Amino acid sequence: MAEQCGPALRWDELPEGPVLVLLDQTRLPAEEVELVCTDVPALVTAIQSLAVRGAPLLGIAGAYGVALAAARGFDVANAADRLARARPTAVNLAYGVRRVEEAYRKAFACHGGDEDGAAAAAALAEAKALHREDADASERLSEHGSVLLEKLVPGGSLRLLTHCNTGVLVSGGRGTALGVVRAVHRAGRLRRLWVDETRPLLQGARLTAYEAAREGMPYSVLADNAAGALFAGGEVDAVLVGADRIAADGSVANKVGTYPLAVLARHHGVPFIVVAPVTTVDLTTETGAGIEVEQRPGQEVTEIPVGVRGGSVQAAGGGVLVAPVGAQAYNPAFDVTPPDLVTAIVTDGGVIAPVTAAAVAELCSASRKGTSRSSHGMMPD
Ligand SMILES: CSC[C@@H](O)[C@@H](O)C(=O)COP(=O)(O)O
Repeated sequence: MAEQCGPALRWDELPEGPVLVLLDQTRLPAEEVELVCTDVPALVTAIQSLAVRGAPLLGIAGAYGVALAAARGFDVANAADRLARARPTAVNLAYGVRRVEEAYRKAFACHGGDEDGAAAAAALAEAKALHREDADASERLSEHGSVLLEKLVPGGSLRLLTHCNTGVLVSGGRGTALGVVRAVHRAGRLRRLWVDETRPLLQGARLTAYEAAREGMPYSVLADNAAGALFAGGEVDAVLVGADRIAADGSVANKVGTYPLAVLARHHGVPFIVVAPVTTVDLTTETGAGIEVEQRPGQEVTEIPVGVRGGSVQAAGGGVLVAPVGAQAYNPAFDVTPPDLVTAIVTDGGVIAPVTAAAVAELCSASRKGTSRSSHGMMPD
């Protein structure tokens, strides 16, 4: 069983009541500062400001948020609705929230209320279970992903390109795409990790580089628009990214800037691999067109988000203006990559390749029955 608590978030029982403690990701890499949430509005603000972020971690945070509301005697249904709506694209957020809300409701009905705190305890137990499951899932992602890479790019050391941040900062365990990179590195096969800076909020430059440095990986940060030159120079062996929502047809919503990488990878004949737990697959959304893409404040684009502390991110409106006053901006947080550009989707239940609606459905159904790793062309043995 993987270690339950990564550095990104923990539940704490203080004398004055339970709290959810977050590592404030807006302050990294300049400072490691903890943010203590005692109520749901504080957690919603942390989610929307990206103090806590990344699909799996949003699910865990949402789950604990419902448990926090229950433990502190707030209106659980209202808290769950506010949390589930805090960010629309990452499906894990609503998944974690609704799962714990359901556990609370069942226990509440069973005990005829929550006088004895049994429903709140059930909510917390469910949140902890989800946290553990994510850690375990991330172990399997790392295993399946590194075996797949060995098949796709056999022998020698690898130059891997990644976008956004998908490591221990977004997970109960090792993370998704960056967890695979870490496994490759620990196996002595990582020649270089190319880290897209990931404008506008610099999750790559600030967070992935922070994790890569701590792991002793050979890495270089690049401006997002330098990726084309890297591919043209033959410097990329594979692209590894995470996902915020995968539709039933295999379309992948991930941090904006992912889709252009998939196009580049296809043009240059480089594998484009998505790494995500099965919980990120949303079979109720049929195609990529049905995925709601979060639109964020324009100031995140018209301002350089590097604050006076250096390396940290200010809330929108707190950075250095780099466009004319009043400039309009286009700032989608995510884009959607169509399935035909994705070489493989690595999940904790096995690998989907080629990516088709039938293969996605088959893997999800096998995962639910606990019989995955059975049928696709590139499944690890
Ligand atoms: C395992 S993380 C996968 C995605 O959540 C990640 O790539 C991403 O897009 C995160 O976006 P963010 O806006 O920083 O929450």
